[in-house]
Amino acid sequence: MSSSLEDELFPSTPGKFKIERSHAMNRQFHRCFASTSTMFLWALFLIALTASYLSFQSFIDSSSRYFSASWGGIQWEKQVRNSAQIHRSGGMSVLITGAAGFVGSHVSLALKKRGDGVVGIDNFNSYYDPSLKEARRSLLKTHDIFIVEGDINDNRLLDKLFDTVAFTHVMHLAAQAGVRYAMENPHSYVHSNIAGLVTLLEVCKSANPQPSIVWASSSSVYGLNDNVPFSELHRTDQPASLYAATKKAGEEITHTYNHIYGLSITGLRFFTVYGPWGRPDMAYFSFTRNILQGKPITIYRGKNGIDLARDFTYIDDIVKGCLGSLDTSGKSTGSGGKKRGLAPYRIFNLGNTSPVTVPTLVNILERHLKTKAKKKVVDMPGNGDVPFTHANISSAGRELGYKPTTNLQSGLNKFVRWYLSYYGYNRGKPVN
Ligand SMILES: O=C(O)[C@H]1O[C@H](OP(=O)(O)OP(=O)(O)OC[C@H]2O[C@@H](n3ccc(=O)[nH]c3=O)[C@H](O)[C@@H]2O)[C@H](O)[C@@H](O)[C@H]1O
Repeated sequence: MSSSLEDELFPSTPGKFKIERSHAMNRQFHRCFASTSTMFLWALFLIALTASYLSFQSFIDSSSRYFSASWGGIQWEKQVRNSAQIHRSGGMSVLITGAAGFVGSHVSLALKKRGDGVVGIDNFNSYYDPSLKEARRSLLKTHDIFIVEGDINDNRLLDKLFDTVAFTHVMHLAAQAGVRYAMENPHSYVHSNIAGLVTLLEVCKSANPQPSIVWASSSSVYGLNDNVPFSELHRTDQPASLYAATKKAGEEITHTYNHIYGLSITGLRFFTVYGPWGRPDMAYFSFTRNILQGKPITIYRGKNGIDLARDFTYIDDIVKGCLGSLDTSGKSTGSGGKKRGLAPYRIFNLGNTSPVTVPTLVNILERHLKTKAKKKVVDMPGNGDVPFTHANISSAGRELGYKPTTNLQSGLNKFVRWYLSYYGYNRGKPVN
């Protein structure tokens, strides 16, 4: 032991130093030995404690990762299979993208009610109030429809869904909607309407068996076409908005998958769909909200003071067109990514065939709401809008048995009744 260490361990005690020092050394030695072994045991104990804490922590982490993942696992697969179960002879199992959306939730319910199997997928994005999407999800849940939370750009999720269920059909309604929002967030249109579509088609073409695909195009593809009513044979190469351009691109993209891989494709050009559980970003919905709240509404007016007009189409009519399309879609011919023969490629207008001007839409709302709107009329900004839409639906009538039956007056009446009950209005005043 060096003196300095000795001095540290045995501080000098004047007068008794020598005798006491050897006793003291013995005692200290034992004490030191005892405390070293105790320390060693403590160290061992602490190491063991730390190791078990760390392994417990990693168990918690991995389990919470497992449990917080929005898809996957035995329970999840069971929910998917149950939801996809067919309850009628000759029924179909349909994967519905955008199932928590306006059209998606209505089509899901209609298919389920007639005994088809339905599995939804939706990314629940916040383009508009996600609580409305959640409410639609709850409604579908009461009818045993399961919506998988995920994005159509996630090919692993899509593969997993097709591994779990041999879907006979895909109803592809997930999209970035809205004509004017494309100027604010152009990339979201490319992400959902182009990249997402291609991801979905890639998975469908490789599936065995391949599903038949029905998907939502848009009346906006007619763009600057002024040949009325709009027929599927008219030109669609002059889109007025990026939204329209991505929907038109979708029509071309689906054509290539039909041509190369034998996927059965039906594209539906929806004309300004409205109704209960609708989209809050659309004019009829936001006008209703503002009128009830006493806020002004902005009415766009076309060139030379001409009123804008839309071929507003009620949701129940659109749902019938969607089901008619699924029922008549014909089979995809390919398997495992190889085409085995020609498959149907179809495009239909789904409109109402009776355009109504925006000021007339506002008048109808005022009557149903028993409240006058504070109107601000402005010239239509150059934001992608087209002056009017008007569908020729003879092709859908012939091939799908499509025959719209709801005019704007009665359709808006149903919408307003839903709106007042959903948002808890009592004589024009919100009750919650
Ligand atoms: O058929 C479609 O494929 C598209 O239909 C729908 O687009 P649009 O026909 O533009 O519907 P919507 O926004 O309700 O505007 C209606 C009218 O109100 C006018 N409008 C609008 C807002 C406003 O503040 N003021 C106004 O005058 C406006 O100028 C227009 O004249 C879907 O949103 C779209 O996703 C797509 O599906």
